Amino acid sequence: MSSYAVKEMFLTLQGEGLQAGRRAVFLRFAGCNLWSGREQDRETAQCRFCDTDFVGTDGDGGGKFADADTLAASARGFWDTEMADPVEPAFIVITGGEPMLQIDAALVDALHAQGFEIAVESNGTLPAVAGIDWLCISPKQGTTIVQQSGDELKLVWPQPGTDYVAMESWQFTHRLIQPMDGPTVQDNVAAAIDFVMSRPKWRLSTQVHKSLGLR
Ligand SMILES: C[S@@+](CC[C@H](N)C(=O)[O-])C[C@H]1O[C@@H](n2cnc3c(N)ncnc32)[C@H](O)[C@@H]1O
Ligand SMILES: Nc1nc2[nH]cc(C(=O)O)c2c(=O)[nH]1
Ligand code: SF4
Ligand SMILES: [Mg+2]
Repeated sequence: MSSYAVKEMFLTLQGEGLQAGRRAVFLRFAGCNLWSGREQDRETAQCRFCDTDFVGTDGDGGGKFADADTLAASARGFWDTEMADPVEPAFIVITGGEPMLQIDAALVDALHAQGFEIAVESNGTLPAVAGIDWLCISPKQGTTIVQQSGDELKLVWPQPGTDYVAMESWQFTHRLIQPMDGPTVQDNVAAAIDFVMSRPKWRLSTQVHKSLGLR
């Protein structure tokens, strides 16, 4: 990787999954392999329900970073506010777009050298780089999931045709159902609750940052 294309970086609380509520630097990479990010392509994309703008490098804290050390040092700057506890490890969530298009061993090493515990949000169509401390995979119906192990499997619901029974034998410590945000979110919340009520191997993940008015 000669350089990294970052849409935005910011400090917030992790809003999703088992780590919800935790202070985190968010590093959002530009670009995805399942959608161009352009609205006119959404209905023909492999992933059609995305709630995120990941196009370009124009967001707050975004830009092109020439090397891993520069990017890791910039990320560390978002953690180090006067409110940071100097004893706790720093925590970074790397997302996108699809972060596995850009994360490499050099970046993992540089972030660890900056004292970060590294969480990644990925669609699972690309193999995860080694050394990630918390790996979240969120499968999209119709794609081939090559990364069938990790810390949490976070299935956005409903996605008709999803073989969730097969997913129960994948090698994840936690399995979560997350209601699909969008025009039918209220129906999707009800469907997600029904799902976890009938399949106790799964638990509910809500996007708490949205109801809290956080980024
Ligand atoms: C924007 S994606 C970026 C990371 C990666 N490309 C992926 O899909 O996992 C971050 C998380 O948001 C979830 N997500 C995207 N759109 C959503 C929506 N409309 N409602 C609920 N979750 C959504 C994804 O499934 C994923 O877990
Ligand atoms: N607060 C907050 N938590 C999040 N967890 C996953 C997010 C994502 O977009 O990947 C996200 C996000 O965009 N904001
Ligand atoms: S795979 Fe992730 S980033 Fe890509 S379009 Fe789907 S939800 Fe958005
Ligand atoms: Mg988001």
